[in-house]
Amino acid sequence: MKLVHVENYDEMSMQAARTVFDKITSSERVVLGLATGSTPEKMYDYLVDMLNKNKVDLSHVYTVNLDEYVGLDADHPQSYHQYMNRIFFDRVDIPKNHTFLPNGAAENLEDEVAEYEKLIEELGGVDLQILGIGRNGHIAFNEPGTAFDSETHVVDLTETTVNDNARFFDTIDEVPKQAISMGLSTIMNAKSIVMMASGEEKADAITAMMEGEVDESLPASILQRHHDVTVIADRKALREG
Ligand SMILES: O=P(O)(O)OC[C@H]1O[C@](O)(CO)[C@@H](O)[C@@H]1O
Repeated sequence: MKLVHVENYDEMSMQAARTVFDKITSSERVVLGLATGSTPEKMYDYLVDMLNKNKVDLSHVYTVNLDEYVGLDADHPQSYHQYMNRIFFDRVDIPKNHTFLPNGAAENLEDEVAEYEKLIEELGGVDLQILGIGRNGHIAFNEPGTAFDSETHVVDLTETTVNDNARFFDTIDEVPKQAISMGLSTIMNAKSIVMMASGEEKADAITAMMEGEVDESLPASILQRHHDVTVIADRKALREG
């Protein structure tokens, strides 16, 4: 794993945006794997600015998101569909039919996860995957104990994750208890991966991911087996004071 040390959240966001921008502008066709959560918010702001200022044509860009809550339809304000529209898709000119997220409101979830996995394959796989990390070492919604060979699947969220996500909902009862998530093998199939981490609450997970054993109890540790992972982490996430 390549580690890029940055000062703070702002610098992490700028560096990650620059990496995505470079990938978009140097490719004839590109499939981006996109993440939600608090971590990438400012990265999207920088990326939107860079793309718009440089009037970059985005007709060659395709996106697939990591996950979506089960039970929220695409226009629910807390759905990841809406997050992505608000933070990224509505602000740039990626063709709407090039952007994909799992359908958390699908009637048949088993069909939905299989179709999502197939869609990624049909797009030719992810060229650059953006990731954040949960305090318990989860990536996407792959909680501790998820099989390393998992494909896109339905996940029961842990109490930690439900509590972490409660800040986005009015009451804890409204927080979905399940999600559809790309699996760990789906993520590992990406050609390159950029992981972002900011803040001391991520420090234990980042240390274990980079230095600990590769074990299903810490899903992100699988990234040690990927040949092209860049971790962009700030001083607090690296416990550098
Ligand atoms: O970036 P945050 O909000 O700290 O979340 C960390 C991780 O948790 C998730 O939001 C899922 O709970 C991931 O998508 C994200 O990478």
